Amino acid sequence: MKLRGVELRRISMPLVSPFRTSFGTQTGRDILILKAVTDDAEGWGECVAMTDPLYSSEYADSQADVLRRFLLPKLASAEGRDAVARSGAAAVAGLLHPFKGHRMAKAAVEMAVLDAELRALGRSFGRELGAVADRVPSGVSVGIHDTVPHLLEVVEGYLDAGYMRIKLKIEPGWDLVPVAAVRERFGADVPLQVDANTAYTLRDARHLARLDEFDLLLIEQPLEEEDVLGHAELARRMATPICLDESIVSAQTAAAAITLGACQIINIKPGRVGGYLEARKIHDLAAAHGLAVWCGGMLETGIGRAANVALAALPGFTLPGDVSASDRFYKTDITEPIVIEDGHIAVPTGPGLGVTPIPDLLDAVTTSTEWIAF
Ligand SMILES: CC(=O)N[C@@H](Cc1ccc2ccccc2c1)C(=O)O
Ligand SMILES: [Mg+2]
Repeated sequence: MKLRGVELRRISMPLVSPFRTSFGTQTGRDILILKAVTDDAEGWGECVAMTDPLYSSEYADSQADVLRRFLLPKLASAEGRDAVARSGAAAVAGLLHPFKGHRMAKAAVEMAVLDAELRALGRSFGRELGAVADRVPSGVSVGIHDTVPHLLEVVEGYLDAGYMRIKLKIEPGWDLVPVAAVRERFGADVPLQVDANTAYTLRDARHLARLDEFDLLLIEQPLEEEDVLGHAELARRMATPICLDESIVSAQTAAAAITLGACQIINIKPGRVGGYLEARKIHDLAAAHGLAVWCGGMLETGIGRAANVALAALPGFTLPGDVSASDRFYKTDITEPIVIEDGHIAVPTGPGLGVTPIPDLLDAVTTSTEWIAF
């Protein structure tokens, strides 16, 4: 496969409603979209970095910069062109390994190269990754709200839309009360979990253990990203399974966290771990240890969303993911909208991602484009 160049495009999309988490409130999404142009096909990649480094150290401008100055020139080099010609997307992670971190940028470019390669082969992401289902159950992530009644209204709307699992964002001062209210209103059978996005410390262990009475599926990333030992200690002090998100940045860190007892479940996000191929490795590792995994979300457009749905169809993804329909976050997506039907989302079957940006819709949200020729 001969890479001719990559287009870097920034798009700006308003959210249908403010999305508040323990690290801030988002009202819009500023997204870096990549288009890899090869002799045989074009491939699309989505960088999940936020505008500000509040979820991880990456932020959109930093990922555009590291792509422009380091990652793309490496792929454009004689070594890079030769390796990609020989091995396609499988060569990308190894070529980029010398550059530390910036996994969201690496994930985006590997995804674009993989999409081009698969479109040329007429093979879907699902088939390539090992999907075993043609639809996946969809969960939904619910932000922090200003009042409990408002939260309950929003949760009711998602349950009516058919979502199979509710995830509540929590932070100190907004945890036991909203969880109790949702249980009280919607009953004990609704699959329910919480996500703290690192907002607590081990000093909150006794308080967090009070969540055990609500029979939650899991508590996601209660402590800060690097506090692996803290999560292992917390796991010994509460019954609710610990799920890690921000802490798991590779198969290697997943192996360490599992062995240390820091997590019993993993939220897999391809952008966070450096790509869909690394994501599959983490899936395989977790399965070998008997751990359930599920697919997390980063408010992706239909491009990243389609790829995530394909990943979520792998056998070890036994818990509903934050895959959600396009309209959970966006009034208008840049692709055909991803929709929820009977609580599930269909795995795209077309070549590559199986979805393609609609030019007029993409142009309407584009704030800049830049062509990097190889
Ligand atoms: C669906 C969900 O809860 N995602 C992240 C948090 C998150 C929240 C807000 C975001 C805004 C812009 C980009 C990424 C974002 C990720 C999580 O699981 O921890
Ligand atoms: Mg999370």
